[in-house]
Order: sequence, then C-alpha cells, then structure tokens
Amino acid sequence: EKRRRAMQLSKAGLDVPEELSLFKKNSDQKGVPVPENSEAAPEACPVKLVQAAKLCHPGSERKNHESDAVKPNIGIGVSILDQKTEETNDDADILAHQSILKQKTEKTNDDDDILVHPKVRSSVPSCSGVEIDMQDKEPQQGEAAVQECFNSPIVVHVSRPHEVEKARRDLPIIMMEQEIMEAIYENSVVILCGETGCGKTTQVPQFLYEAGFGTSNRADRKGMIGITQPRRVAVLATSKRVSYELGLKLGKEVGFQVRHDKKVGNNCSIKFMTDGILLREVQSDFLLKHYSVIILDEAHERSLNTDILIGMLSRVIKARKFVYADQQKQIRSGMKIDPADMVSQLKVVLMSATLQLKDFISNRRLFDVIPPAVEVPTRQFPVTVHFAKRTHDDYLAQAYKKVLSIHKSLPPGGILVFVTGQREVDYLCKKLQRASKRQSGKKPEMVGDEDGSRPEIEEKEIFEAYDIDRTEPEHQDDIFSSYGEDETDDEVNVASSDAETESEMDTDSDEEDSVAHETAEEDGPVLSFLKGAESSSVLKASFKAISGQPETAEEASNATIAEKSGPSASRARLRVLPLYAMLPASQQLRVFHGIPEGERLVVVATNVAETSLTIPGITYVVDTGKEKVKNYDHATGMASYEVQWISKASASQRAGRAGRTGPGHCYRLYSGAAYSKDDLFPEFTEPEIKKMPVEGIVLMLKSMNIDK
Ligand SMILES: Nc1ncnc2c1ncn2[C@@H]1O[C@H](COP(=O)(O)OP(=O)(O)OP(=O)(O)O)[C@@H](O)[C@H]1O
Repeated sequence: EKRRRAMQLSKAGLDVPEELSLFKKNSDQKGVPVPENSEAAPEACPVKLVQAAKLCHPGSERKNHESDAVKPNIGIGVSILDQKTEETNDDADILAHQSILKQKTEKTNDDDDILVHPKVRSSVPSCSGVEIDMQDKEPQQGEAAVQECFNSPIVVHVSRPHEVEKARRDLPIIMMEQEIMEAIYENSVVILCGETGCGKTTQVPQFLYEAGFGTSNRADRKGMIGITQPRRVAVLATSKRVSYELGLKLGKEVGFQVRHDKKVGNNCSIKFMTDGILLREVQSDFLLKHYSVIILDEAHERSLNTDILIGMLSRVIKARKFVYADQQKQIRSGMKIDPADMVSQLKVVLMSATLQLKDFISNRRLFDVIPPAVEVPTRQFPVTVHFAKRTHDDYLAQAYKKVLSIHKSLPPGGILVFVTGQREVDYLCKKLQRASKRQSGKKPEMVGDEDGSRPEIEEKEIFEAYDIDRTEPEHQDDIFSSYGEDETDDEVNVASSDAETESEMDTDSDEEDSVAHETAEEDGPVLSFLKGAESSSVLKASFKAISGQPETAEEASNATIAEKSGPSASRARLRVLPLYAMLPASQQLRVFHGIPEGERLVVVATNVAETSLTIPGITYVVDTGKEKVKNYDHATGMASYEVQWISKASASQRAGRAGRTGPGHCYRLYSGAAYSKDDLFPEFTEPEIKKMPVEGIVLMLKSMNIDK
C-alpha cells in the first residue's frame, strides 16, 4: 500500500513524503540512494536497469549483445558493480545495479543445498553447466567460488517495445515482482492469487525469464519455464503476447504447444501449453527434466487435468529434490556428471484470480510444507458490474437485446458475449450480423426489417439455435470412451467436464447440444424452455419483445453511462466474430486482429474466452450467467451435458474481460438477488475430480504407472 501510494504520488508529479519514500539512504554509498524495493528501479530507469547489469542471454539474441555478455557467472555481481561505478556517475545506473544486486543476491534455501564441502577438491558444474576445475584452488576459494556462482545475480537482457515498457509499469503485479520472486526462490511451491488483469499470466513468466530461469546459463535455473493453460486459445494468445512483450520470436525463445500444433525452438526458454500436453510429458519423463519452473495458470478452474497435474507435480518436486541431492553427493565425492544429466530443483507456481486456498494449503499429503500465498489485490482498470432487474430463462434473446441496446446507446468499445455452446454462438452471430446490416442501412435506432416491420423470428431459427431435433436419437456419452481415443496424440485427454474447456481433445462436441437437449427432458427447470413448440413460442415471444418493447430502465442506465463516456457508435457496423473451442485456431485468433475504424467488435464466445484472454478493445461484457458442463451419473457411469448457472468465480472472470485495456462494464443478464443465492451461483465450480467416477481416474493413473 505504501509503495502504491508513493507510486501514485510520484506519477502525479507530487513530492513523495519521507515515510512513503521508496528510497533509503545507504551509509556505504555517500549520497547515492538505494532502492528499498526493486520495483523502484524500473520506475527510475527501466531499460538501463537490465542493460547495465551485463547480459547472459540464451539463444540468438545473445549474439546481438556479445560484447556485453559475461560468460562465467562467478562473481559477476561484484565485478559489474565495481566496473560500472567507475565508468559512470549516473546515479540512476548505480541505483539500478544495486537494486538488481540486492534482489538477486538474496540468499535462498536452494542455495544452501549446493554448498560444496571445503575439503573436497574436485570438479563441479558451473552455473553455465561447464565444469569448473577446482583442483588448483584452495578449498575455501572453491567453496566461495561455488557459493558465489549460485548466489550471483543473473539478469537476462530484454528489449521490450516502448509501449509495452510503458504499459507494464501500470500493471499492479509489477510492484510485487520482488515479493513474488523471493517467494519462488525460497519455496518449491508458491500460490499466486491476483485479480483478473493484474498481470499474472503475461508478467510472471517474464520475471522468471529475467531472473535467468529458462536459460542454460545457470545449472540451478536450467530448463524451460512451462506455463499451462486449460484452453488452446489461451495458449496461443498468451504465448504471442509474451513473445511480443519480451521482443522475442514466437516459436523460438517463446514457444507453444497444443494438440496438433507445436512451435518450440531449440533454445526455447518459455513454453506455453495446455495442461493436457504437460500431463502427456510427465508420463514420458517423470522428472520433467526440461523444466526449471512449471506455472499452472487458472488453477481455480479445478479441471481434472489441472488437479491431476498438481498431484503429480507435488511428487515430481520430491523426486527432483532427491535426484538433485544425490547428484550433489556424487559431485562432492569427486564424481563427474554430464551437464546434460544435471537436474535443478523444480519450482511450481499455482496461479489464479480466485483460488480456494484452503484446498491447497490444508492438504498436507499434497505439500509437506504449506506453500506461501502471494496476493496481488488490485486490477489495472475498474469494471462496473450491472445486474438485470429480473432473471429471464431466455438468456439468448436477452443477450441479443442487450448487445443491440449497448450498440444503440453506448460509446464505442467492443462487446464480448458469453453463451454456452457452439450452436448458440453461431446462431447469435447470425442474428447480430443481420441486425447490423439492417441497422447500418437505416436509422440507427431501427432494429426492424427494411420495411420498418419487426424482424420475424422464425421457429426454425430457434430450433436451430438449440439444436432441437426431435428425430435425433437419445445420445449419451460414455466417460471412458475418450480415454483411449487417439492414442497417437501428444496430449492427454482426461475426459474433461466441459467440452468448451477441453474440446480440442474431445471428438464429441457436435453431440453436446443434442445431449443437452435430451438430458433436459429429465432435468426440468434448467432447460425446460427448450422443450419443443412450447419453448419456441416462449423464445419467439421474447425475440419479438426485443424489437418491440421500450427499454425503459435499461435505457435510462445506458444514458447515464453514455453521458459520462461520450456519444454512442450506433451508426457503426457490427463486426461479429465467434469464439468457441472447436473453431480452427486461425479463426479463433481473428478476435485479436483488430477491426477497421468505424466498426464495433462483437465477440460471441463460450467460456473459452472466460480466462486469460485479453481481447483488445473489449469494453462491454454481456454475461448470460450460463455454461454447459458435463455431469456424470454415478449409478450408470454415463455423462451428459447440461446448461447450468456459472460459479461466482467464473462470473468474476467474465467481468474481468471488460477491464483489460481500459475501464469497462459488465452486464449480467441475471438479477443480483439470484446471484447472491449460493445454491444457484456457488462460490467455486465443483472440482471435476469430485464429480467423476473414480474408476476412470484410477485407470488413467495406472496407465501412467502410478500405483498409489
Ligand atoms: N494482447 C494484449 N493486448 C493488449 N494488452 C494486453 C494483451 N494481453 C495482455 N495485455 C495487458 O496486460 C494485462 C495483464 O494481462 P494478464 O493476462 O497477464 O492478466 P492476468 O492477471 O493473468 O489476468 P487473468 O486472471 O484474467 O488471466 C491486461 O489487463 C492488458 O492490459
């Protein structure tokens, strides 16, 4: 809080009072202030900070900075500081160096483990993986050398685009870099909870990269930084963003892997992947030797893949510690180990905006030591949440109406609409496109047909939207059928509950809607409006209402927002784009490409857009509050898809999509009263592992050679 206020004051050009000051006088350096916190340094001289500290850069980038590169890392901190202090009188430079040194030379628990006994005269692997011959050194010197080696700071040079450098400084997580990195240095597992949009997904991999993780320069940080996402589109989008922010090439230093698509260079430092990919990797290499850090993003979703991964990683950490200690013992006894076989200790970071912490920290079988939780409590931009007065069953019609109402009366800004499945997406896209055509050709407030009449709502369209096909045979999905599917694929399918979450692995998504429909026959209230002609008339009526009824209270509220934010863009055409899991990647990525001036972007998405994504320009979110999930009948072992209310955690993620690149608004198409009921909107989604029949999970673990 102190730092935040100091930052605010200094950004506003005001004097920072002594008690809030980020700097304290250092008695050793006459007149040179030393930053109390590392984040002061980026504020002071963001680029010089890394450049000045000399470079240890992996891969091709290293060549560009060869003259700066310091090959062995031993003693790097001291020598650089001395050298630079002589070279420059620039206080900012010195400030930056000291900041780095202070941060990077913090002694860590891990460092304790790698002390070499003073009496041992042997070769040990250096930070760079090259053996240091210690034969000619005095024991104490050898110890000091090794100690320095692992304690020595390493700073990887990064050339970020100017606008990224500027935007980064306002991200709340940047102020927490030191706390986060210290927690990671000192613990095997760290939980990181941060508000949506605070910068977890894009920045934490960068913190690690800049600290030397993912490079081959240091044995203790050797191995890639792996980041898992529950969804393919998030993998593609975030890897692209991070490579852009770091000024690196996508597919080289920053890579990604999803099913059927892999772009990972030989010198890859940061790898984004779906959780299924990592599960597959852990089966073939239990130690995950290629990784120094694994970040599990969106851990709150508690998907089966993520939960199994957490369990597996808790074991991998122990196994790596064991192998690591053994290797250290061998080194101490004079044995040589091939640098390629050397392992470091594995770090695991669990990240989420809304995590039920007690599930993780109270489970002593999972983690021997309670993992620390670092919290980033603020988001960058505010999001105003608006609840509907009443909760309607016909959420699709309400969504349509809301989008047009926003378009009609609110200032420019993209709209992101959440519905439950592919068919709903396609249907709503079509409807909105038609409405837009009509609207752009006529007076802006007209939603009716060209002749001025109200748009005719065809029964056929409604049936199409909900895939109401009375002739379709009843279909249920056997949960075990997907385990064996596509054996050759390099991604594990653990029969996820939500086809929209994992559908890149599912082959049955086309059946989802029909399954939903069939199950609705028994499930009554949730989908009762989908039943045949009766339901179609309800929808028909609601669509008619869309174009006919005055939007009294809503228009009044919109008018207030419009007054504050400027004129509407109602004459603009709508650029309506779908986003769902089964859409080919190239089409998924269209939402990130920007749109011609004068158009308004509308993205109609399933819950694939719920987490991790920043769709540039999205200012308004329309949340139907519904999602389609796979539920299991424990008696029969069969699964079926149902449309149900989302959890509060999901609702908050959805709202978060509006405040990414500026302040936003989230329109919830359900009432505040409904939202407050825990039986309708639970705090968290029930972990999938609790819903699934245990046999399938056991079989899968057995197939991974895990007996207990
Ligand atoms: N593609 C992008 N274009 C523009 N800005 C972006 C982009 N991706 C990220 N950002 C900026 O970085 C911020 C942080 O994004 P990031 O995904 O790291 O947040 P997060 O804390 O992981 O959020 P979430 O919990 O929703 O995943 C965004 O709010 C946005 O300002």
